[in-house]
Amino acid sequence: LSPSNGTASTALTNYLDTQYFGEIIIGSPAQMFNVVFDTGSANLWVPSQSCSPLYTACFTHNRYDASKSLTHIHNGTGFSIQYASGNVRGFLSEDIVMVGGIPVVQVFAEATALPAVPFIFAKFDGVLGMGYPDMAIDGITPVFDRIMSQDVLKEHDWDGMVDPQRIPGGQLLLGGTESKYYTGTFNYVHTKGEGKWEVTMKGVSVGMETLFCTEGCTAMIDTGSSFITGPASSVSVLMRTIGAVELYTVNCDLVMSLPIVAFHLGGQAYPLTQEDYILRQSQFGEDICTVTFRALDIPPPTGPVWILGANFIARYYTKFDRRNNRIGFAQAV
Ligand SMILES: CC(C)(C)OC(=O)N[C@@H]1CNC[C@H](C(=O)N(Cc2cccc(Cl)c2Cl)C2CC2)C1
Repeated sequence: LSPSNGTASTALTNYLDTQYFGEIIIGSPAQMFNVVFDTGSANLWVPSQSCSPLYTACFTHNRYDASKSLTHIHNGTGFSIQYASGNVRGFLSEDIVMVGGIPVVQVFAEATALPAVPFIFAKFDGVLGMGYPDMAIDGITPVFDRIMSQDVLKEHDWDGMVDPQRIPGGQLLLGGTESKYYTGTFNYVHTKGEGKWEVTMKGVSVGMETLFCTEGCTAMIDTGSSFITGPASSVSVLMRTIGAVELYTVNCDLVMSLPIVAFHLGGQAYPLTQEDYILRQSQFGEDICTVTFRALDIPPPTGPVWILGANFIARYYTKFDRRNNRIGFAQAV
């Protein structure tokens, strides 16, 4: 935290272009955790020392040890977060949490049951939800709300930058803007006003044609998702149009001929070129090209919804503005 200009930043590490996480500190003396700063949720949880090592995902990650923290405050209320792929269970604790050097007294969850799938694939230890308070389970005040109420930030917003080609792979900037990571001006889109980082999308075009979301639809800007997801009916047509016939892979020789896919938000088109939406990985010496769009049907009332994840934010520097309830996009450098 540099009090002079009221901003605080955390470098984000890029893991396989699918996970971007930064360090936070919990407790005194400091216990370090790598967390995903996730705009799609609003709670902080980390693995607990009291998570049985039989849970492989606990065994392989940093665990919070309340007995070793002088500033630990007992709570003990039960906690459970239902992810699509399994749920994380545990109990609440309170301690000093440092984000970008800003200390807050924070209620968070210690996970004592962590499903192997998907968390053995996680390089991060836990999740720090950057969503609105309305999304917070157990009505816990989220970290960023605690930081805003301290009045240490110049602006009540933060920027997320993701860049697979850069070291560090990204940056979370609280209360300010880092002009070296973007060019041009911000285009702003107001959130839908339901306490989520969601906006109205005007359409999804492939090449010159708007093929999906033609009547308008909802898009969630989700820093905690690796890819872009959409309703299965639309994504299956999108895959066929791109020629990703099986398992989201395309022939790497054809990548150059793939169409531009654009997302229309707030009167502005946000195109992704094939370089932006194809993940090129070499496996056993040969190139595998996977398309980073995924079909995901989220049931009402949350869905149907498109989710614009990390690979969208890699292309468009994103500002989450809590004061004005809007999201700003600028061309990433
Ligand atoms: C309804 C509610 C539970 C609040 O919804 C959410 O929390 N919704 C979250 C929205 N953002 C993405 C979150 C997610 O999918 N993961 C799992 C994940 C993502 C990328 C890579 C890996 Cl390895 C993993 Cl494990 C969390 C760790 C970020 C779910």
